[in-house]
This record gives sequence, structure tokens and C-alpha cells, in this order.
Amino acid sequence: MEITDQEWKREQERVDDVTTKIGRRIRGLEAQVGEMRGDVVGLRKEFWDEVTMNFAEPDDLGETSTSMRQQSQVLAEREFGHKRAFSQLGKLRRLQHSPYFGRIDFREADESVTEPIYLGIASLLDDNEQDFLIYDWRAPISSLYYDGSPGAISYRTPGGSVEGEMELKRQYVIRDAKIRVMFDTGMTIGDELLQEVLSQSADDRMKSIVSTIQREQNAIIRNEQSRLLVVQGAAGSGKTSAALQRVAYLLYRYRDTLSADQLVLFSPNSLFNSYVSTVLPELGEENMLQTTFQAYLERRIGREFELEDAFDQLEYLLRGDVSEDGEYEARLAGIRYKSSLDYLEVIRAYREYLSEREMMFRPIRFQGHEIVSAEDMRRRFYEFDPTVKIPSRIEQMSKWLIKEVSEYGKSQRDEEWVDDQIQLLDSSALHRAYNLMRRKQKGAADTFDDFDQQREAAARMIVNDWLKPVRKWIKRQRFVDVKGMYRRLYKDESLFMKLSGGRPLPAMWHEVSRQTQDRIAKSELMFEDATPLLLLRELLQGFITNTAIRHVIVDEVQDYTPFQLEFLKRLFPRARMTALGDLNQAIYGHDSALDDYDPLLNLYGREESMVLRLTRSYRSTREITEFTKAMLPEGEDILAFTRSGEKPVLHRFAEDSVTGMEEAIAADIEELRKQGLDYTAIICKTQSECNELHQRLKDRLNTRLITKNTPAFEKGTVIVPAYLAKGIEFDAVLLHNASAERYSRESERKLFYTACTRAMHVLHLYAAGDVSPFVTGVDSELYEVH
Ligand SMILES: Nc1ncnc2c1ncn2[C@@H]1O[C@H](COP(=O)(O)OP(=O)(O)OP(=O)(O)O)[C@@H](O)[C@H]1O
Repeated sequence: MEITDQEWKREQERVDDVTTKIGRRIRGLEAQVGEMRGDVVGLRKEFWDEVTMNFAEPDDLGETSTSMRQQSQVLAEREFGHKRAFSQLGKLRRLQHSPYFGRIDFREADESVTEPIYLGIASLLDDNEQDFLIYDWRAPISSLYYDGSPGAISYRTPGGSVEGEMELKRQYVIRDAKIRVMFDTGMTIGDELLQEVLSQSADDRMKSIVSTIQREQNAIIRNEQSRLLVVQGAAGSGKTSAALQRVAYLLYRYRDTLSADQLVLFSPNSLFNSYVSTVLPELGEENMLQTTFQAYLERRIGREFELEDAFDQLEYLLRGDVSEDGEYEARLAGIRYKSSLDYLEVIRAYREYLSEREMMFRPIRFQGHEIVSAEDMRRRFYEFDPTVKIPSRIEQMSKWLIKEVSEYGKSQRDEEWVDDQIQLLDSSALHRAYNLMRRKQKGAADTFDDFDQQREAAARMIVNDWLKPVRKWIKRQRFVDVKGMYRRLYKDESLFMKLSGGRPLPAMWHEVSRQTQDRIAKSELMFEDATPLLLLRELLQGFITNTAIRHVIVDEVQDYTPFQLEFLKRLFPRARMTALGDLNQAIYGHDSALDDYDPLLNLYGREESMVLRLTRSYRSTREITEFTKAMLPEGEDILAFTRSGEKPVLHRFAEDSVTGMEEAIAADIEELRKQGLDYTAIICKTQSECNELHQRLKDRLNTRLITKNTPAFEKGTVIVPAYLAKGIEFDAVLLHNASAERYSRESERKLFYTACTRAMHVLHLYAAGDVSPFVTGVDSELYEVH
């Protein structure tokens, strides 16, 4: 139904009224915040003046500390007040120009009054502190807006279900406090508005979607039942968007018990982390913790190994340098096996095995002397009752070893090397040594001239200092030779066979085992060995868990191996998990990653898990989605959003016409810029292809080369390897060299699909020589050839 002019006027008057009130509050709060800031600064400056300092007598120390505590409390309260007022101010400022985006008129059953509910990014009470001028989009009643249509309806609140009738559903676009668009809608949040939002240009930051959340996305956002929520969604279907709004929802819903630092997002890479980092602040929430699995591995594995990262592994695989010696195939076989649940079982069986025999230790050595031999340590380890858990035995052993080292230290004090070191001490160091000894021995004779006393003090200090690294090494349990034990797995075939308990060994076992041993001998760790080695270490030395985290969000979960998922579950024992993925975008196309969600659903058990699906793709135009989905064997399930654009274009070149291809790319980018599409990506298969192209284009075109070390995307034209463009989108994608030579292995299909689905408005493919079968396999009606 058309909205009458009178109605339009009434709505604008309401916007005026609300924004005037907001303006008034902002001014009031600004003055308050200014005052509070002054208070805090003053308090900080005068902190020490206000504290009663008295260190003269022991009794006065108590008084001093009470006074300090009181003063810090006052400061903390003011700081908290200031922070809260400041965040309230931010919220009001966000509301001022666009106070709300939706309205529903709802009449509760058995009530005669219909209440208009206006929805915005935060709630706002009227001056009477009773009536809501704006409801937060996350309030229970707001779910009606996303889920329902006019007619009989109900919504859930923590106290139960509320029945009633929705009499109106209206959408607005309000900018600078003026209603720009307004219409009444039926079932879904109107396509018109979505059309408008989606046809805008790409950004180097992700945007919030609160005003146009779709019903199936709302189910993800508000899901509270499942321990594990798995979202399988087509490319561009809003998985990441829904996940971020979900975080905002959880922070609101559990605002009294949950804080942003209890949620952690695992992203595919750090570029992506920066891409999504503005969504929550835009919604007035603090950002959750963000990390990558790689960062976690690096922190945990430390300096013991040179750790390969996932991108270098992928780069190696994608370059596909297949040589005669079978190196490449063996590596592939190794990756496949080492990511499997079969291998997880081998590692677990190894722990059981080690519990009874053949633990490996590193001897404790000092200056070439063996303080405790590996054999003695092993004997000691197996003297414990076998029911004592391995980590507890190791803990006990640390204590024993520290004692052994102390004893050894005592025996060294009269040695010649210690005398030599004493000669090198200056008088101040001697004094320090002596004072140290006096403090320790409390009643030692006060005769510093006494030569023996002096020497003893110095000897103690020297031996202690020299043994410090040994003690530290023991405390870190470095005497457990995890590296040796992991290596032995590959050295001792019969052991491996035994542990695998009849399950299949990796294909190309001999090559895999040689590769693994060689790398470990050089203290290099292939990416596929990192998680298994860490698991072995934790099984032996005890798990380091993080119990503070209550929600883990894993984006691009299809690229995780079952092994890694098991690890995440163990790492966050008290957390719920939201896992978002698209099995069609598995860039680790060597099937070590998930090919179905079974391993994921088995993590917490099916009863505690739920899978929700998103099938409509919002990112790309209909033409691009129709083209990309045709590349997939089961692509027909994917639905395109009704937004039209040009068909994708394939530019063909002769095999040797590299320059022709580059010139065409450069010219197209110029053209796109003229059309106002200035956030474009030239996507290549690998980093090395990107590097070369960047070199060749740099005099002709202003482009930015993206590598795994680039901290953030910026607007403009970028050259990026497909695997780093994951999760991101661009106005236009220009796919460099969609030739059969680059993309023809079945394992590369999903990577190719991922690259093409990054395009919002325009997709161009350039191929030198034969075209990739992934393109020629698509109905030729769906793209143009130039
Ligand atoms: N309900 C919505 N309203 C407005 N925009 C939406 C909505 N859902 C998704 N979008 C837009 O669609 C695009 C794709 O969303 P998003 O990146 O969250 O999808 P995804 O499923 O994570 O994609 P991919 O798996 O391909 O990385 C984004 O620009 C997002 O803003």
C-alpha cells in the first residue's frame, strides 16, 4: 500500500522529535563526560598526594597500603563512570543521524492498544524513562521484524512466548535525520532495500547488516540451544556477516555475564581479521578477540622449530612442481594422512604406549658433564605407579631434577672453574654476593673481611647464576624429548604399524617417513606435522586450556582438518562453538580438509549440534552467481539474489601472448575506474604468480601487491593470491590466467570457484592458451567471450 503524504509527514515529525531529543542528550552528556575526564586526569595527577605515605615503621606500612587502595578505588570508579558515559555518547551519536531502520506495529493478544515498535542499533528511552523511543534490534520483540509478516504472530522472551498480531511492518532509510526511503513490506525484509544496499560499492571493511538481516540469518544470530552451531552457506550468503551480528547479539543477550574478551574468532588470515574488525564497534560493541590457528601454533610451538605456515604449504601444493622423484606426491600423501582422524588415533595410542615403555628424555648436561642421564630419567619415570597420569609423573620428575641440579651445584662450589670466575668479579659484585648470602643465612658473622666467607658467597652466586638456564630448561620440561619421540614414529615402521592397530598407513609410507624425519632433523616443522606434534606434547605434558572463553567462532571451517578441530575443542573446554563454512570453498583442495561435516558433528555429538544452511548468495549479481554455481557439481542448490549486472566476460589470448593479456587487464581496470568501480582485485593462483604480475604491471598501473604479511586491505586495485582473498569481496574481480595450464586439476576447482565468487558487480577472466575446463564446462550462455 502506498504511504500517504500525511503519513510521511507524521513519520518525519517523529524522526525530528527523536533526533532533537538525542541532540539534547548528547549535549548534556558531552558536558558530563568533559567534567568526568577532568576528574580522572586530576585524580591521576594527585594520586600520590592523596596517599598517606609512611614507610618508617612496619605498622605504618599497613596504613599506607590501605590509603593507596582507597585512592585506587576512587580512581577506578571514576574511570569506569567515564568509560560508560563515553560509550553512551558514542551510541547516541550513532543514533543521531539514523535513529532507526524499521517499525512493526504489534498488538498483544487480549490487548486493545497497538504499540509501534521502532528498531535501531541501540535502544533509547523517552525522557519519562518508561517508553521506548527505539528498541534495540537484539531485543526479544525485535525478532518479529526479521522473522514475521503482518498477521497473527508470536515471539520468545526469556520469560516465555508472547502471542499477538502484527499490524504493520515498515522499513526506512534515514540519513542525516531525513527519511530517504520508506515503505511497508510483507514477508521478507524488502528486496528493494537489499537491492540498494547490495548495489553499493565494495569497501575495505565489512559492513553491518542489521537493517536487512534475512530470516534464515536471524536463526543463526539468535541460536542459543546448540553447543555447536554449524553454518553451511554458499559463497556470499552472509555467513561471516551473520556470525558477527551473532556476536553482537550474544553480548547484548548475556550482557551481565559475558564480555567481549570471552569470545574469540578464528579467521583464515590476519588480513581477514582487519577486514571484519570494524563491524562490532560500528554496532557499539567492543571487538571480540581475533586470531588465526597459525598464530596459535606459533605461540605454542615456540622457537624449538622453524614452523612452516599454512600459506607456504599451500603455495608449494598449488605450484605443483611435480618432479620425477615423487617428492610432491609423497608430500600430498603425508598431508592427507596427517590431517586424518586415523592419525589422531595413532597419536593417542602412542601416548598409551609411552605410558608403559620407551619414553624419551634429554639428559641434563652442564659444561659437558651429564648431571642426570636420559636412562636414569627413564628408569625414574617408570618407577611411578602406572596409574599415575603421564603429566603428573613429568611434573614430579621436574621437582626431582631441580633437586639433583641443586646437589650438583653444591658439589661445584670448590671447583677450579668457579675460582677462575671469582677472579673476574669486581668488588661491587662481591658485595652483592655477600649481602645475598647474609640475607639467606640471616645470622652469618658480620665479618666481610673474612676471606672464606667472601669466597663462599661468591661461589654460590656464580654456580647459581650458571645453573639458572638449566633450571629454567627443566621447569619448561624441555627434558621430555617430544621431538625425538615424534621422529621415532617415522623411524620405526613396526611401531607405527602397531600403533595404527590395523588402520591404513599413509600412502607412500617410505617417502612420507623419510620426508618427515629429514625435516625434523633440521628442526623444521612442516605445517601438517605442527598440530599432531603439539597434540603429542600436550598429551604427555598436560593440556593448556583456556576456560575463560565461552564462545569460539571458527570462520572458513572447511579448511580445518579434523585434527585441528579436535584441538580447538580441547583448548576451549567451556566454550560453545559456531563454525561457518562452505564445503565448496575448500582451498586446501587436497582433501585433507573437511569433505563433509561428520567430523565436526562428532566433536560434541549430534544431539548437541545443529546445522543451519544459507543458500541465497547476496554478494554477487545474478549473472555472476549463475556462472559460478555452474562450476559446482551440486551448484543448483545455490540461489542467486535478484540483482542484475553484466554477464562474466572471458578474454582469450594466444598461449604466448602474456603481454596482450596484461594490456587488456590494465585497460579494463582503467575503464572500471571510470565507471566508479575502484575497489578491484586481480586474483592469481599463487603468490609467485602475483609477484611476477606485479613486477610487470607496475610501470603501467598503480596496484598494491598483497602478501600474507600485508596487515590490511585498502581501497584501490590489489593483486592478491586466491587463498588470501578468502572471505573478502571486491567491486570487480579480474582473474589472471584462467587457463587450463593453471586450473585443471580437480583439486583446484574449489579454489577457482572461491576466486570468482569474490566479485560483487563485475567478473572478468583472462586466459592464455587453452581455457580452464572449469570455465568451458559452464553453459556458454552464462558468459561472454571477447
Ligand atoms: N542480510 C543482508 N543484508 C545486506 N547485505 C548482506 C546480507 N547478507 C549478506 N550480505 C552481504 O553479502 C556479502 C557477503 O556476505 P558475507 O561475506 O558475510 O558472506 P559469506 O557467506 O561469509 O561469504 P564467503 O563464504 O564467500 O566469504 C557482504 O557484502 C554482506 O554485507
